[in-house]
Amino acid sequence: MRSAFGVAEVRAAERAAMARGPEGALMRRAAAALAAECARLLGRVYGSRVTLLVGSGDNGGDALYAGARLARRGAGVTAVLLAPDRAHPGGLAALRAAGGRVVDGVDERDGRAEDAVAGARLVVDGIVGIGGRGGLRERAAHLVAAARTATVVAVDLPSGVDADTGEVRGEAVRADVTVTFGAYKPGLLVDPGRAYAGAVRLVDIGLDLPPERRALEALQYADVARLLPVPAGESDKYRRGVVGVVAGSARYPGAAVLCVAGALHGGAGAVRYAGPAADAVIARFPEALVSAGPPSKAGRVQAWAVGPGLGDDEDRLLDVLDADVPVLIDADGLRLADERRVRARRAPTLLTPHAGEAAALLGVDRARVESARLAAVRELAARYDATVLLKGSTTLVADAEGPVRVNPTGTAWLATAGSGDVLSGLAGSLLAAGLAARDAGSVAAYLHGLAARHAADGAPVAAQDVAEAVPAAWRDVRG
Ligand SMILES: NC(=O)C1=CN([C@@H]2O[C@H](COP(=O)(O)OP(=O)(O)OC[C@H]3O[C@@H](n4cnc5c(N)ncnc54)[C@H](O)[C@@H]3O)[C@@H](O)[C@H]2O)[C@@H](O)CC1
Ligand SMILES: [K+]
Repeated sequence: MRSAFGVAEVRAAERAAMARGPEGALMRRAAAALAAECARLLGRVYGSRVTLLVGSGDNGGDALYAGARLARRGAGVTAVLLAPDRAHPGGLAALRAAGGRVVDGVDERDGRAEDAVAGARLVVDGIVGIGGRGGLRERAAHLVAAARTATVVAVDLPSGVDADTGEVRGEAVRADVTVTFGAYKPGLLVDPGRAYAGAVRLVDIGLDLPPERRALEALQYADVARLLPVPAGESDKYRRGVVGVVAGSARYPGAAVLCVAGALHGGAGAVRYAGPAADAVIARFPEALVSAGPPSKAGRVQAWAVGPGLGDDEDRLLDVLDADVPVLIDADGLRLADERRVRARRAPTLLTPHAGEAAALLGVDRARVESARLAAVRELAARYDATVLLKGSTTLVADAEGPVRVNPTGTAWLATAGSGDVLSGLAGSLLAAGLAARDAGSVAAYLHGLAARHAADGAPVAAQDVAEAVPAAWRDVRG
């Protein structure tokens, strides 16, 4: 499991570490690792032009000390000070002693700051770190834009990205690599921030962060392998779990077919379909058990997936919500599901909105959800007292309490019609196989992302291709 910690936790761990160790030890470790990463990116340090963008805090201090190390190895290092009176004094002295140059970044008259950025092979963003508030200020944004061809390395996190949420208010640095200290910060793993961070390198600087204080977590291969339902020797199809699918309508029979396609690959022993697209489903999947009547009369299931292409069929939805088994609600089902009704359920509920659906449920516009995904998923989970999977780039899964999960396998290829229907079937199947809602949602998202990569392999994919590639994703994970 990869964990990310909020700023308050990092600061507390920093205080504890500082009380233990000699003064300046943390910054020395941070700067050494930062300089090593810069050297790796440069290949040949001697004679390379490196420009540091330095703000008023310790983030700038890290950049200055790292710059001093590079200067000692023969790099031509220039520090551009964005707050000339408040730059880290120790860092400045170290850079000067190593032969580095310092220019005033606020003074716009002679263009020296612009030249230093434009002529650099490597630009180090030490403008702000976890102490940053809001987006880049105008002068900083202007200088960052001058770095057209340089490799950009962000110190701790790209300046302008909110460390706790990944929100970007205004401009932010677009880094090729982010060297982050002590712990991943949520903003490095959740979009839009994640997209600004480039490749993230975590450096251990000796902070002690208790795992139970994590704000965010991302499943890794080994976690998914552990969670995948594997049939025991004595299992039969009923013990493996039966997933019920309530999806599709006369107008949208395809949603039923795609949802069943996903469900067939999630590990449940059987898929039961109940709805008006029964003929279309059985024609495509003879292994599905189909009926056209109400879900409650369809036979026993261990979990339901309801909603894709459902249209306005509220009766079927209510019938499913009454069941005392886990229920996944997606698409039209989300529009029809009453908040109180969902809260009153005793068995687990998993809601799987995309940003547009989440926005409609929250009564805000879509852009608001896209820009503040963590806040949106947490709020929905609290309102519905349910597990919520917010689809999109960096899919999130939240319970009403506890750390949020972020999916690391997403790919833009998944932005294709019907791919959400496949995800619903897949997650419903994992629920039926006995996974908790949070695990079912996050394992489904993980497999779905891997499947899309398999299916796409550099070319556009259709939702059906994604469903068919799910077994390959299982094999990847199980090694
Ligand atoms: N927390 C830790 O354990 C460690 C932190 N270190 C570094 O220290 C950083 C945190 O240092 P600080 O607390 O000094 O904070 P920062 O250096 O992140 O920035 C705070 C300063 O920036 C100004 N500021 C805030 N928002 C701004 C904006 N949008 N534009 C321009 N200026 C803005 C503030 O007025 C304040 O002076 C970390 O990100 C990391 O780089 C490392 O040295 C090693 C250890
Ligand atoms: K930074």
